[in-house]
Amino acid sequence: MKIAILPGDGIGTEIVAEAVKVLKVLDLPLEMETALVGGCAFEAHGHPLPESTLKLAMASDAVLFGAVGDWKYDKLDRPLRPEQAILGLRKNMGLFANFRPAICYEQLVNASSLKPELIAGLDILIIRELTGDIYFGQPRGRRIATDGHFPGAEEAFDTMRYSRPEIERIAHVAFQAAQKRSKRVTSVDKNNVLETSQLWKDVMVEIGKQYPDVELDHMLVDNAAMQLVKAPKKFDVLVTGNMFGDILSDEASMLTGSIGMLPSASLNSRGQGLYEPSHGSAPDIAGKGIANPLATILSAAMMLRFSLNQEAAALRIEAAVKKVLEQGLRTADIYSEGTQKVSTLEMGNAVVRAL
Ligand SMILES: NC(=O)C1=CN([C@@H]2O[C@H](COP(=O)(O)OP(=O)(O)OC[C@H]3O[C@@H](n4cnc5c(N)ncnc54)[C@H](O)[C@@H]3O)[C@@H](O)[C@H]2O)C=CC1
Ligand SMILES: CC(C)CC(=O)C(=O)O
Ligand SMILES: [Mg+2]
Repeated sequence: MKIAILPGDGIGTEIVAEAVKVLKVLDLPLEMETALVGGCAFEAHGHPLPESTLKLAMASDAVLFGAVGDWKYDKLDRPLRPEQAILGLRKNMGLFANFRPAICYEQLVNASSLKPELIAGLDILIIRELTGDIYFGQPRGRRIATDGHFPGAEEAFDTMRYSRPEIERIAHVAFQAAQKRSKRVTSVDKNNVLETSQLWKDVMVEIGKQYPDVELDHMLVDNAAMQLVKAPKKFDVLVTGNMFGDILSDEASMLTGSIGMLPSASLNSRGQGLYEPSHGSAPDIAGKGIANPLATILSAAMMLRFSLNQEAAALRIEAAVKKVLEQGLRTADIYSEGTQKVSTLEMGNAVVRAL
């Protein structure tokens, strides 16, 4: 089983190191090869996603990814910015289905900024379409406006775009995921304003007819943002487009206690996957040894489950994470009074010991 290890920038290197440590003690025939991606790849090779890194990722059974980006690259031309590396990997590998499970571990109920009764027992699955929408739609750019409110002024534009087959395939993913859970899907869009969202909703309804055992409801994205903090447990599977899913999943991360707890799996139609925490490279805490590695460790568990067919090993990692939380060990982001604050490295070591 060949795994491409792409730590990236900022806390990416720190958290991936802990996940690799965890994978190594599992006693599985894993062949791991590391490569540069993001800002560090730009520094070394002049491109955030070097040909060799993309080749390695494409030839692997799975990719374990940290995060890319740093404010210092914000002035680079867009194609050279670190974030293009993760977008390029998603596009080139066809990783259209992004699973972001938001689970509130019992021990972290008090770590969230929300009231304990709102989040205790929370287990929702956000399914985000990952290769379409405004992040990839063409045309985009800057120009001088010839119409609109300010003709003659500089303007910028992006294109929000979804095709029927793109929506159909993510709909099937969502309904099939719901069949394995509580058989409820909430499709989130903005059909009261956007054409893409109207097509999204129409296709969800059509595909839903093929899954009569699954209950489908719809919610506008602004309301969904509100309901996620008002009554998050009313959701089970939430399916939405690329940009809405990006935003709502960061919001949902706080239901679990911290963004450092939210893993993700991005899958293509061949079962190949890229696994990464839902957060970014956190330049504000990079190099301090305080980042929470659990989202990345839990992403490694998802990798074993979804791409490498190692359910038992995935369950072992998830149980080990639960155990270290039971032991009262916390990185700074999930610390609360009466628990023991540990570093990134100590948290990784504790998971290894628990295994
Ligand atoms: N997939 C990727 O590689 C992603 C990259 N980014 C990039 O990351 C950079 C920083 O973006 P931000 O908006 O600050 O988002 P971010 O997710 O990196 O950080 C947001 C906040 O959460 C905290 N945080 C994030 N992960 C944490 C962890 N594991 N443990 C403890 N605290 C954690 C950070 O310290 C920060 O205060 C940007 O360059 C952005 O483009 C952002 C999101 C995803
Ligand atoms: C570069 C961004 C699209 C990454 C991000 O924010 C995400 O995937 O959550
Ligand atoms: Mg995001």
